[in-house]
Parts: sequence; structure tokens; C-alpha cells
Amino acid sequence: MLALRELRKSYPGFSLELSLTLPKGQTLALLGPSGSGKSTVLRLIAGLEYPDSGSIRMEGRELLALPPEKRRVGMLFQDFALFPHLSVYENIAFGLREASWPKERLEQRVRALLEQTHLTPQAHKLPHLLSGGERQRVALARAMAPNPDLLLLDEPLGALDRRLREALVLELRELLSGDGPTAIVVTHDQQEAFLLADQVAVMREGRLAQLGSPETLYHHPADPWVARFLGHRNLLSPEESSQLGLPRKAHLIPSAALELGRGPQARVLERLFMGERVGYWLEWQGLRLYHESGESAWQEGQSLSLSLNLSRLIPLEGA
Ligand SMILES: Nc1ncnc2c1ncn2[C@@H]1O[C@H](COP(=O)(O)OP(=O)(O)OP(=O)(O)O)[C@@H](O)[C@H]1O
Repeated sequence: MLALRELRKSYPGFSLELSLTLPKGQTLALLGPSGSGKSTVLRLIAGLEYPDSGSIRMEGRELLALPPEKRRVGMLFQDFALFPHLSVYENIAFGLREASWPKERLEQRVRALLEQTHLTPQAHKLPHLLSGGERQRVALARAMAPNPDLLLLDEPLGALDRRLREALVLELRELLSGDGPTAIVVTHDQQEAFLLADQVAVMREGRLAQLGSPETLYHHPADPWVARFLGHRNLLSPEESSQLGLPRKAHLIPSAALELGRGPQARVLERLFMGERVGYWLEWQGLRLYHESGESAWQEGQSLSLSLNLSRLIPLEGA
């Protein structure tokens, strides 16, 4: 288990303050906008930065008392940083040679990792001959080689184009799930965080805005900021809520609360064709609501009847 306790780090104009725990074997995603402190957390754990105060305990050891190389933490960088002149095999073996692993044990470990990451046929290739996905797996195998207690992945899919990211996120998910390593993944992509992590920590300005499973976070965001950050578009302010007869609090309108085909008229303000799905911004009873569906026939200016099931709205803390 990893435990960060009251970890503090200040830079001019920015301060981080964080406590959280991560059970062994689980994956945590640090999700937040640019500048919210995600990479700082990784750097503090890896030992590339030192905190002003606090503690980082991993399997009962205080990591802050140890130099980076003794922390048993593996790091995977955004650009993978493979050694271009070394084969796949030698890239994976690199850290083990540095740590003077005995020959036989080293060979066994590298072969096992090649198997696990489906890279055995590529073992003797140089990195430039590999696909993006294969390169990612080499980098991951290299980071996992010395059996770190914790794997840190900083935007592991950040440098790749969207189509490749979509395929690779599933490969990464397979490697991290089940009896995979304890891992922390930094990402600013909500979908990636949800697909990879058991727990998601949403960060805002150096603080933990919310920690929870992807489903809990999505269905029960802590406040309107988290709700908006996770892509919810239909939120009521406290004033709008009270006009509808609800308590004077912000509310989230889940898509299941919008019922089409009955109720007062809504006007289509904007139609956003995206392919399989079409998004519609609607004006209804003085509110601007967003609805997404497979229905593509509605046009701008058209009216539809719509009702809002108030019993399904979720009250949120904060404004
Ligand atoms: N070495 C440093 N010296 C001064 N300020 C720093 C340093 N490292 C980070 N910061 C500041 O700390 C804040 C958090 O940076 P950090 O890189 O952790 O954010 P992030 O959430 O990872 O952002 P991104 O998604 O853009 O990578 C930023 O305002 C940044 O400018």
C-alpha cells in the first residue's frame, strides 16, 4: 500500500497539499487540468523533487528517507525514452545490468517480460523498427523489469495520435489490471483515466478535488467544478434549482432525467453532428440543456417536447 500524508510542496504561485492512499496492485489515475500539480506528485514520489513537508510510505518504508534509486519506483515517461541503439531485449535488460543482476536471473526476467508484453518476436529489433504500441510496451517492460513496488506513468499515451491512443489504452489497461503492478497514471484525459484506473484522483490547483472509482466520480461528482471537468454539461445553479422548486443548491441533471416525447416544448438551438452521435443544445423553460443521441433528424429551430424528471437530479455541494 502507498500512503501520501499531508504532502506539501510550494513553488512561487503554486502550492500542493495532498493526502491519499492506494492499495497494493491497484491503479490510480491523477486527473486534472494543466498546472494542477499532477506531475509534481509523480516527481515527489520518484524522488526527482523533495517536498517541504509530509510523508510518502510504501509497503511500510518511508520513501523520503531514500534516494531515488533505492525507492523501488519505476517511471515511464511520455516519450518512452527508449535507447535507440539498443535492441528491445537490451532496453529491457538495461536497468538490471546497471543493478548487476546475475546473468541467469537477468535472462529469465527479460524473457518473462518479453512474453508478458507479447514482444518475444521483436526481441532483437531496434526501437525505430517498432510500432508505437510496441514501443510503449518496451518502455513499460523496462520500467517493470526490476520489480518496482510502484510504477509511475506520466501521460503514457500523450505523445500519440488519437487513433493509436484508443488502441493502446486498452493494451495498457490489460497490463495494469488483474495481478499487474501498483501504478499511478498521470493524464488530463478523462476517458483514459476511467479506462485505466481503479481509483481516480481529480486534482485542482494543487488540491484533491475528489477521490473515487470512475463510476462514483461520474455519477456523484463532489461539486459543480468536478462535474464540469468530467464532461457534464447539464448543471443547474442554486437559483435555477430553486426556480424549479428544488432546494437552493447546485444540481446535476443526469441524461436519464431528460425525457423526450412529452412535456413542454424545447427549441433546438444548435445541432452538433459527430457521426454515430448527435449533440443538441436546447432551450427549455429558460434553461439551456444539452442532449446527445443517435437521432440525427432534428434540425436547428425545430421544437420537441421534453420533460425533466426532478426526482432524478443529483444535489451537489458548492456553487
Ligand atoms: N521546478 C519548478 N519550479 C517552479 N514552478 C514549478 C516547478 N515545477 C512545477 N512548477 C509549477 O507547479 C505547477 C504544477 O505543475 P505540474 O507540472 O505538476 O502540473 P501538471 O498538472 O502536471 O500540468 P500538465 O498537465 O501541464 O503537465 C505549475 O504551475 C508549474 O508552473
